Amino acid sequence: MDAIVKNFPSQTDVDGRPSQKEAEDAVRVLLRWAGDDPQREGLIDTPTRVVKAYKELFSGYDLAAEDVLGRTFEEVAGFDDIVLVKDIPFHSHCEHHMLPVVGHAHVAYLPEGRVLGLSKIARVVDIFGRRLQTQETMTAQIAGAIAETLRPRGVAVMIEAEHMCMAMRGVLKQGSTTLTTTFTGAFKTDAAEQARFMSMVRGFR
Ligand SMILES: Nc1nc2c(ncn2[C@@H]2O[C@H](COP(=O)(O)OP(=O)(O)OP(=O)(O)O)[C@@H](O)[C@H]2O)c(=O)[nH]1
Ligand SMILES: [Zn+2]
Repeated sequence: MDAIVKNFPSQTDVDGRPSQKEAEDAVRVLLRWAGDDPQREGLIDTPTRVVKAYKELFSGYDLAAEDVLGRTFEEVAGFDDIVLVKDIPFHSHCEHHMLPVVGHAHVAYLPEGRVLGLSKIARVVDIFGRRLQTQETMTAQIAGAIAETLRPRGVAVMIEAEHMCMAMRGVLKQGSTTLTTTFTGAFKTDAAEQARFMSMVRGFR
């Protein structure tokens, strides 16, 4: 439970989450509101499936990035240059419409003695992705979690994503991409390091 409180200062920790039955009832209300009959054969199991899917899609609320980032390695022969994991695919949901956000994250850091297991970087992207988000918040959260736990010389995060709330409804702009970046440490203060990150992300496609 500690892990949740650290990364998710939410009402649910205070008030307790609704039960599975309450969540399924809420889906039945939405089905009726949309104009369908939750009792018809094709929809009878849908509330259970939706709640199960939500459990998976929003599983990031029950995980703490610092638990994942705690495992580091020091034996890297003095390696202290950029480590970049790029094109990490992710799915999230925008906090305004609860519609999917689909994209890729590029995450780099400049080690200071210690390095992370590469898979842990992708795990952190998933932890923050599997919550209701804005792209800006998610970008800053990934950078902040790595900066605080690993204390490297710098962190750079770029996210490129398409927001279904802009594609499937509202302004209806399919295919538009939103880019966000967060830089800390040397990536923020040193234009050359920032440029190197950009060219590594863009350069070898
Ligand atoms: N900055 C930011 N905005 C987002 C993100 N995801 C969705 N939005 C925007 O959130 C805004 C919400 O605007 P509102 O006017 O309150 O809601 P709306 O009437 O549904 O807006 P429209 O999408 O323009 O129809 C919209 O402009 C969305 O495009 C995000 O990750 N970051
Ligand atoms: Zn939205």
